[in-house]
Amino acid sequence: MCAHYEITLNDVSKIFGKKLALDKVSLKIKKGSIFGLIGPNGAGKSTLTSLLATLSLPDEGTVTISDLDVVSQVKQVRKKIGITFQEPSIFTTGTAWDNLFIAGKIYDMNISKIKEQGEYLLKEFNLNQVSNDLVGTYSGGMKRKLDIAISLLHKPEVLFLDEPTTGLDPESRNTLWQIISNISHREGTTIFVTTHYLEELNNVATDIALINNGKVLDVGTPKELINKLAADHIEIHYSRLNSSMIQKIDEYVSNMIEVINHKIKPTSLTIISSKGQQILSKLLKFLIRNEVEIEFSELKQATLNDVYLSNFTEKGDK
Ligand SMILES: Nc1ncnc2c1ncn2[C@@H]1O[C@H](COP(=O)(O)OP(=O)(O)OP(=O)(O)O)[C@@H](O)[C@H]1O
Repeated sequence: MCAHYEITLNDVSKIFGKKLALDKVSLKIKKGSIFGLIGPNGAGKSTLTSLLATLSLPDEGTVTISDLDVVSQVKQVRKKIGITFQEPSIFTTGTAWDNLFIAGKIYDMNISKIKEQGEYLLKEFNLNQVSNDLVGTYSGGMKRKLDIAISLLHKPEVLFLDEPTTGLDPESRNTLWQIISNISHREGTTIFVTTHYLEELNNVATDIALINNGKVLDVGTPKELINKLAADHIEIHYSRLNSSMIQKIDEYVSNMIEVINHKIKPTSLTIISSKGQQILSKLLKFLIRNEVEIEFSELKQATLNDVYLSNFTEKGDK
């Protein structure tokens, strides 16, 4: 138990018939963090999310949220969490306020608390101007915002978001993430999110876990995972070299410990390295010293997409 962590999982397993959907998963999720879970279809994301959200039980291991056991203290845990599923769970024949009042009653909140928190959230999610319009007239983005606002009505300590931006245009996705991270920072809400839009996580996530076949493969900040699990690509083109210069460059590059792989041709050099920027500047200096006429150089820095591709595609080279 530690005040620093909002969610802890110790050796958690979940079995469906013969399928081991979660295999001894251990994780610690910091209070106030935005924690992303990524992995391919069937990896175990929904299974893990539903255990945390108290919608199913672990077969082995323990899970705590805010130091409460999700199995033996389920009622207390439910007061501390909010959930937004991929499909909006709002009713469209009422207004935003109708939806908020119904949710408030379910959360056992009194009218003044519903009004106070409802006004705050409608403003945060830019829905205050349309709060008395029928939700059926809202765009997909507005419905999603309302759905998330409702999940935050009872001020949960943890918000679970399952693919929150699916089907939204890039601008709506950005706006939504901005609002969610503002609320998380201001209120200290821990956000647990699954998404297939990895670049969004790059901008907002504090930590990310990679999951596949029910096992957590790695956990770290987006930057840590990129540095550890993906590589930068460097491409340099120059005027045609003679064979002795090719050999000289080849030897120099072979001795650079940060280089994972390289390919040299008479007019170009490609390098794969975890430290692209560093390698590129060293190399350019070396080439200039050796009077190589450089035509152009390009550095493609690794992203979370590369982390995904190198860990979850068959050959890692797609
Ligand atoms: N109720 C169930 N009964 C049997 N098998 C299940 C059940 N729920 C999940 N599984 C299996 O457990 C594994 C993990 O499924 P899960 O839905 O957690 O994956 P996921 O990462 O959420 O996938 P997706 O990205 O497609 O939603 C899969 O092999 C799935 O077929």
